[in-house]
Amino acid sequence: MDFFNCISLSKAQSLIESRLPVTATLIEEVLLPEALGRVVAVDIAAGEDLPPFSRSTVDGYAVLSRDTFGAGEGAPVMLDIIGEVFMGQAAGFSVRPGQAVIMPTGGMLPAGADAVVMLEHTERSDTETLLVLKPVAPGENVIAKGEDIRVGNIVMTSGTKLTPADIGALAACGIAKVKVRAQLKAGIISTGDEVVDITETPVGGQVRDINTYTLAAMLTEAGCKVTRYGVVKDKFEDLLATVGKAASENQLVLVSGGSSVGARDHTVQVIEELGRQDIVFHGLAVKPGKPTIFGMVGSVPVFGLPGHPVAAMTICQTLVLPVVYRLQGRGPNRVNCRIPARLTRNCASAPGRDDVLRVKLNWQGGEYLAEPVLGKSGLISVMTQADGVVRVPADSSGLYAGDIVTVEVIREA
Ligand SMILES: Nc1nc2c(c(=O)[nH]1)N[C@H]1C(S)=C(S)[C@@H](COP(=O)(O)OP(=O)(O)OC[C@H]3O[C@@H](n4cnc5c(N)ncnc54)[C@H](O)[C@@H]3O)O[C@H]1N2
Ligand code: MOO
Repeated sequence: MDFFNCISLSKAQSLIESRLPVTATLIEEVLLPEALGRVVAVDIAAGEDLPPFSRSTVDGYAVLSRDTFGAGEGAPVMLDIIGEVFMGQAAGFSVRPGQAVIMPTGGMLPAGADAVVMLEHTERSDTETLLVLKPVAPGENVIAKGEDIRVGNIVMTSGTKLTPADIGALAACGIAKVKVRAQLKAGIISTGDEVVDITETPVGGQVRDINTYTLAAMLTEAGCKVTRYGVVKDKFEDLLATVGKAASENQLVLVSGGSSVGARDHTVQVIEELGRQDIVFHGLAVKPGKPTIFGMVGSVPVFGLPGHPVAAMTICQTLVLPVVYRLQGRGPNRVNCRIPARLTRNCASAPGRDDVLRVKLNWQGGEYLAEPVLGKSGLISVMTQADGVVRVPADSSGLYAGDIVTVEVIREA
């Protein structure tokens, strides 16, 4: 007998999607230094070419490249030095055939010149005469006007979560304020008579609260504004009050523990009462994560995540983070990085159920080896050892040692 009416992962994903609000979070404007990790709310176009003028990438001499063709150590090309370009100033003259101009790195290329000869490829026969010892091609040692970013082009597309490089590109374009999505507010609740706060010393059958902290860290990393509601004991009225408060204060609520079918697993009843029977599913054909609950309290999605720390993190990554991305106006299928790796041992899997395996990656013999991290779903060390996960779809009966698998990387190197 099975206590759950388990549905497939893909069915769960489409049911969740069908219940989410259509619109993403509100738009707000933040100063550029505060925009790191925030999600761009509208496409941002460049108001000018970058760079706004052609500039030298080396110290040397601005020339007409065709003047230098055929130049060599034994046959230097002689050019007249007609002036010097200074940093941050426009060159007030043009370069004509047979002429050269002293250039600093980053200086504005004078009109007429199309390349810069590096200092070390020149000599001076006197103060006004340059000997070019090596030819330059058109455009050599020059960043052309607009080569970096063209005026009118989209510098940052809506939905981009800003990285340090993105912040640099916006700085270069003079964008001091950015329209971003308001941070998604997420509330996290742990339940269980045995679960105590991390500041307490567990006695008897007690354990410290892990899930509040792993889930809060995952959602914070994904850009949410997280409120921790602590540990609620296995008492229906207390859980009802806390979930009700969290749903009124947030746009997403996670409850860990109490999702199974023990006598005191109240999460389903709480969502039913607060959401007027709005349980969308209870039970997933996924390992780990079978007792997962999803329901709505008004317009707020509420997940009941399994208490085992590995299962809570796995379902957070598989089902909750896509909800976060979607409500932030980003695409749902964001994975840091997927890499091919060779599995080191057989991994059986029951057909009809998606399995999520944790693996450790080792670089060996020019390829990644994916070593399954074995261990029960209640062990947090299983997660700290894992570099990534491998998904075994429901129609597979398992994977064999030597198979090339796709690893979703979950840990930065
Ligand atoms: N008869 C059955 N029993 C169980 C089944 C089943 O199908 N039939 N499913 C198992 C699976 S799979 C999981 S996962 C767990 C999920 O149970 P709950 O979500 O109801 O969670 P609890 O019973 O409250 O706790 C399970 C386990 O996790 C520990 N826990 C809970 N919260 C935390 C926390 N915040 N930090 C650290 N550890 C936590 C808790 O102490 C338990 O050890 O049910 C199986 N049972
Ligand atoms: O969700 Mo449970 O962790 O499969 O044991």
